[in-house]
Amino acid sequence: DQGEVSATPQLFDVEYLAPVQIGTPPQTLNLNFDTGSSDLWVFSSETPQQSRGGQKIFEIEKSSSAQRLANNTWAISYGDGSRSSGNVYLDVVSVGGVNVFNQAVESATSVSSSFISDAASSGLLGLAFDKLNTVKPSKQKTFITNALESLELGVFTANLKKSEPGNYNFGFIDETEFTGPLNYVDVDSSDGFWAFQATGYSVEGASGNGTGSPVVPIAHNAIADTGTTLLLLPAGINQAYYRQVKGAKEDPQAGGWTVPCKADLPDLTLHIGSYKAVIPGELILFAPIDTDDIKTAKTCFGGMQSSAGMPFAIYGDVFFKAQFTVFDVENGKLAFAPK
Ligand SMILES: O=C([C@@H]1CCCNC1)N1CCCCC1
Repeated sequence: DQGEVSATPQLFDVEYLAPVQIGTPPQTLNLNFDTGSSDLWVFSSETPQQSRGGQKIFEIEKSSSAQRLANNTWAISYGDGSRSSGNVYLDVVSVGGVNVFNQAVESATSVSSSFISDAASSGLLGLAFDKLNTVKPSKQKTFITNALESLELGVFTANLKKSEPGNYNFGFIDETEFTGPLNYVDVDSSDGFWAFQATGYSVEGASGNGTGSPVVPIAHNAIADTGTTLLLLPAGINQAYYRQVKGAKEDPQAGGWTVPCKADLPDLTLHIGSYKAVIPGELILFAPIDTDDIKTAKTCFGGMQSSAGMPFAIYGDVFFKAQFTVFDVENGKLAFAPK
């Protein structure tokens, strides 16, 4: 079995939503596929009206195959301070034609404000490791764990794009979505994340010789997290990069590094083992912060920010827009390639 779904960016690529079919007859909800968490939760008929902001909901009573997982609840809180919680059902879930029967579908009876105000997202589909699932007393498995035995290849891939739909594939690797060989790296899933070791970075043009700065070995632990918008890296990498950009500044008022929207940003190369992951400078230009119009805006928020205070760096959507990524569940590996 194998499947492909579109990954559609919301305004300023702040998140990517993919269609998921839940229940009988199928109800299609657009969910945020999150390799940084392991709960599949949805706005539902159990979500109080006051906590809905226009999202499409999963109407539990209209699914003939929904079964309450009695005496089980869930509650999750994300690193950005958002949180949700509720009851648990088992139902059929399909992604791009890949079907899982008896998938835990976590129904929200409470959601925090940032979820309420995000009208486009009906919830999250977690793709990290099962140990992070929050259902109690019986921890539940993710969609990918449940789908694994039916997949041709035990993998899923992320191919996100700047300001246009990309895709997630399940069960196969589409060689037309990347160039060159795949570069495999070891994963440490002991904390439940797609964690790996990055060995350093270099900034194009940093030393003015055009061939890019020497590799600066700021080795760091990192996780691959499609549910995080930006690229969160050690403070030293941020300083070395943004010091090359005229007008860049770390502005606590703005919440981090800002750059002039017209800046010509250098490429950032992240060294992962022997692999050089190039992040084109234009991806490090993120949303305007002084107006909603990137054409007239003067100041833009940087697409790379500091991971200071976090247990690891977070390779979020800015990274996945530059690098085709294989999440090899079968072998517990990640693989990257340019595209
Ligand atoms: O909650 C999160 C992210 C938030 C955005 C969506 N992905 C999960 N964390 C990042 C990974 C370490 C734990 C905190």
